[in-house]
Amino acid sequence: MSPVVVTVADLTKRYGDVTALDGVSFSLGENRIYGLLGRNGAGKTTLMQILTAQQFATSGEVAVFGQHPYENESVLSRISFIKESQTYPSNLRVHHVLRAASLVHPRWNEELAQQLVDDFRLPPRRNVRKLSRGMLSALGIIVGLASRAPLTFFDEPYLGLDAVARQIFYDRLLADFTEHPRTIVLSTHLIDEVSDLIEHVLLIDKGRLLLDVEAEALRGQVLTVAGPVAAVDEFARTGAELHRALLGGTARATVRGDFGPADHDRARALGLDLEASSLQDIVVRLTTATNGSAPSTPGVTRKEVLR
Ligand SMILES: Nc1ncnc2c1ncn2[C@@H]1O[C@H](COP(=O)(O)OP(=O)(O)OP(=O)(O)O)[C@@H](O)[C@H]1O
Repeated sequence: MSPVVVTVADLTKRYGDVTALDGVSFSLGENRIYGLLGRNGAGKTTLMQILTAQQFATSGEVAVFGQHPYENESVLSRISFIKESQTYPSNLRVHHVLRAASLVHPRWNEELAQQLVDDFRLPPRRNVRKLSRGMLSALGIIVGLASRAPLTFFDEPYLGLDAVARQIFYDRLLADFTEHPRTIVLSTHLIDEVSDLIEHVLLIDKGRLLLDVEAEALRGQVLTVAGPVAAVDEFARTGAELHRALLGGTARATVRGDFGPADHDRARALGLDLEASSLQDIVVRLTTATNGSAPSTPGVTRKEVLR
């Protein structure tokens, strides 16, 4: 792995009797794009708040650039955190917000900021109170990208952003990341839209880390097979079945396993249609399989699903 930027060890956060994070451990490498995924209430925002010193952990250890982030200017000056519903003092105009951001982010790039203002068609002199919901999100995205912070968090930054603007965000993020690599953590529910951007997946469910895996490796690990029920049964025995749909005498199953080319050949020999599951499918299947109930196939334990 590239040099480590963030280390999280056995991190737990409780709000009263709600356990938002439950013994989470992982690390983030330098110059990579991470997808922080999970259902509503999974604990994603809480995790980002702790890493950016906006919340205290209940227990566990966090190191950002090798140090504790709390009241640590040398760490915090290297972080940009763009939240879902960013609020600004109501007397500010767009250009004031950008100016303020340029003062707190040492690597701020004004040229990029102005380019993005044009791309998103933001009126620089408009008061932030009078921006539309999508414009407000665009302003956050501009701050997040133009700050070029070595560690940048985007927490569901799209509220109200239309499809064109979201595509601009993805395109500009990738282009700027390529020229100026940094560590980016993107938390989003629009998984299909970002699946090509994400290099590494962190999936949280009910405060627990369910996946910490390279996106490419994950794609090969989860297959969807369709065909006669008996053939699907036979193939499914080689992995952990996450989901099954039945239609007449045929079945369609999502199976997780350590699959290689020989397994693909075997599926075809069984007369099965075979496709790699999308990242969104994988996330949906994994987080519904652990919904407190057993997965859809009898005999497949929760432990096997998590394997
Ligand atoms: N300040 C708080 N006080 C009490 N409970 C909280 C607080 N903040 C978060 N929680 C709870 O902690 C859990 C995790 O919330 P969190 O906001 O981290 O989830 P999330 O994964 O970001 O969700 P979403 O995708 O909906 O934004 C939820 O059950 C939430 O209700």
